[in-house]
Amino acid sequence: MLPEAVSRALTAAGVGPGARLCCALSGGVDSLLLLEVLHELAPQHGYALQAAHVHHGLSPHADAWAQACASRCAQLRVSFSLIRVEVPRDDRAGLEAAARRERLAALDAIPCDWLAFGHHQDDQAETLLFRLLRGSGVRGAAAMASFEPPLGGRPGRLRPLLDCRRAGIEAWARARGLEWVEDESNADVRFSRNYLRHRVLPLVGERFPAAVPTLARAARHFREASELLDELAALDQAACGGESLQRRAVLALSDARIANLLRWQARRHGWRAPAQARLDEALRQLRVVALAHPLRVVLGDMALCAYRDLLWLESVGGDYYEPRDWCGGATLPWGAGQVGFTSVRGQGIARSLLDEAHSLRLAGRRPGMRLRLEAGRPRREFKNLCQEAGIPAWLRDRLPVLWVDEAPAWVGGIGVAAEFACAPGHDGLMPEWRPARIVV
Ligand SMILES: Nc1ncnc2c1ncn2[C@@H]1O[C@H](COP(=O)(O)OP(=O)(O)OP(=O)(O)O)[C@@H](O)[C@H]1O
Repeated sequence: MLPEAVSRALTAAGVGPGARLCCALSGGVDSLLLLEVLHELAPQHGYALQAAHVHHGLSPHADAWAQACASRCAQLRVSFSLIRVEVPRDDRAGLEAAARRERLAALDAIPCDWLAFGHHQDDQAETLLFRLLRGSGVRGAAAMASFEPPLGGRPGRLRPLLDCRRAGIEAWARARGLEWVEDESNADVRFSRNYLRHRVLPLVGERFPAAVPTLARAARHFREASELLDELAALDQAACGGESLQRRAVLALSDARIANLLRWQARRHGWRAPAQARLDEALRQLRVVALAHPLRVVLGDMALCAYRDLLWLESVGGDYYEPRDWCGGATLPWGAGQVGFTSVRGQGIARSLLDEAHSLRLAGRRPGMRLRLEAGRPRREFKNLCQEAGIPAWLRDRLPVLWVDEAPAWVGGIGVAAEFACAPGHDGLMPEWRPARIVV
């Protein structure tokens, strides 16, 4: 029974008393029926229900859809929001994808804990088939999750009808006398999704009557496999030394595991997954160059970088290397990474000199910067020091420098200036540059 299925889905997601739940209403039968059931189940589960419709202004029927949503909410006394969005007509992603993107962004901004969508099992089967036909990997083949917990301030997503068939939803809606609006574009078989829905799946269903639930089951298997791959990536990252990876440890992994780890890291950074061919090429280069050789391979939005014993991903746009005052904290952000500061004895920068200084600032190099690494030796040009240290040109502008009263005391990847060096037995501070840091 449909309400029981929805109730089970809510319980599985952990939607409890006091939760703020917003039903994303398109005006179509799925989400209007979902609203009915959620409204019915609210006293039992104890959540506060609201609903929202996004008006894209694209269809001549857009006002009718908004009206259908508003009036049903008024009848049920469910609080309703109408959100208008501007969809750029010439978006590179295409009109449909741009509309979905704007819609989701608008819905994500609603102050609530959960957004509930009307996706059902037939949508799931179509999604899986569509993605497989586009060569998707395991992650894409996992299709839609029945719920995605709230993440980083964004509401969670619920799809309580994901185990229900479209026909069952329509029959239920008819039996209840519900009125809904048909989206005329859903019948247009020029769109691939509609082609699968109206032509392919009915044909497949003639020979395989359980095709839709079976495909949905396959999607669940893929989801499980994809979760295992994520777990493997997390384990591999930990075993390779954390977010900035130890190059030697990474190279001991198989190509498939490195690719899995890098894709997982890219996703956590919020970058698009790199194309397979580019990733293959990057891994090939990583394996052929000598272990200490610097490397930077661009992979779409990001670059795979290796320098000395570290390996990391960074955004190609270039992270913003903002100068910052150091006030004694354990870390300071630096581009996509950070600089850590550890108290030591007899090494690093002399603590007494830092305590006396008026200004301590982490910033980039300055033109004409010179550094003396050994006492009694002349100051050397930054470029020469970099060449000697094997620091490639692409990395030089990003090296963090700790400026003590306008003098360079430490340069990431190079070392501590002799005049700031800590004497044996004295308190010192050891800065450490960690090139990549993932903010989830
Ligand atoms: N204009 C809208 N305003 C609010 N919610 C919407 C709107 N359009 C769709 N939804 C929500 O999204 C669900 C899925 O609708 P639809 O399949 O049209 O969207 P989609 O995001 O294109 O889906 P898919 O990801 O399957 O392509 C609906 O049941 C509804 O909950």
